[in-house]
Amino acid sequence: MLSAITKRFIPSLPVLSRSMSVAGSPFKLALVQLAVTADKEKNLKHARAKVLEASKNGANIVVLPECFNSPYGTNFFPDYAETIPEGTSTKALASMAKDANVYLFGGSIPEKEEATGKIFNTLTVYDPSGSLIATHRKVHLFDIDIPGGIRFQESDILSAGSWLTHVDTSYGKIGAGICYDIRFPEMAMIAARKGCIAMIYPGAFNTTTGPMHWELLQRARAVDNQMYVAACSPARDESAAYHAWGHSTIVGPNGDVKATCEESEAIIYAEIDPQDIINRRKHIPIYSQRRFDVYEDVAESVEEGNNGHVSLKQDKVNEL
Ligand SMILES: O=C(O)CCC(=O)C(=O)O
Repeated sequence: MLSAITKRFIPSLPVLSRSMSVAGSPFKLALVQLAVTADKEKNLKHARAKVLEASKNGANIVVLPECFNSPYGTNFFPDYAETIPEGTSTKALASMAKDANVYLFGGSIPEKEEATGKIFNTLTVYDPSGSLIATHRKVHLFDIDIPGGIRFQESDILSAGSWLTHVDTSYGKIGAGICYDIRFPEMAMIAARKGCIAMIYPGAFNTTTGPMHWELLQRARAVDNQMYVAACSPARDESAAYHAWGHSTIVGPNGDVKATCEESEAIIYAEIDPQDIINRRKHIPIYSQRRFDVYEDVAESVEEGNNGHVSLKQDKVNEL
């Protein structure tokens, strides 16, 4: 064992990074690329039918898209916003998970926080008994302006979340983000280094940034971290103001596309096997070749707390 001082004075010797634990068991993942309308009740009923269908086809974990209960657009969020867990969407999702006997990553909904009146873009996650086991509020708001392409300012209406989310399931730990969150590699890297086997992103890219980056970002997050990555979009509705890209996709730990689709409504499936992560990390051992004597381990700045929430350590908060 090298002492810290020895390591410091022999910089060419790599510092073996902290152990890589991958705990999990195989499962079938389903992404529901749902056709979303302006009718919330209809969306909830339709989501229920699709979640039950995925379960009938053997899925153990089912994912719904970003903003699955409302059209995507800042003008819609205040009208569709609900409190969690009292709102009708949360209740509907809990009973879907229970009746389908699956873990459900219930896409996202506009969430109204009672105490402040703030609105968030929020994912809720349920276990097969229908219990709410985690919530993730979109951390990075989608504010972009591409001349001739798309301008979108979520921050006009939404507030940003302030924690990362790692969900404990009986198949292993899974990190969660929402759409634009995928552009921030730290989230996936922290999840991988904290033992998550996959990142799941309900998302709704568009016809400008979708063809440029949707698959690329998923494959990048997967190959960087040698983990599974899945992104679940709504189906495209040409009559809506926002044209979702669709192309829900599941990527393996080698950056390989395991399942994908076009823009219409679909359910895609893939077998997730944590052993594949172990194999990739053994064959190309970047995971354990990190040089934490040259740069910092970003995962060391955060700690996992209750309800899947992951937050900056208190001493780091004090430094801000
Ligand atoms: O990052 C992008 O290009 C799209 C992001 C997005 O649509 C969203 O965050 O809802």
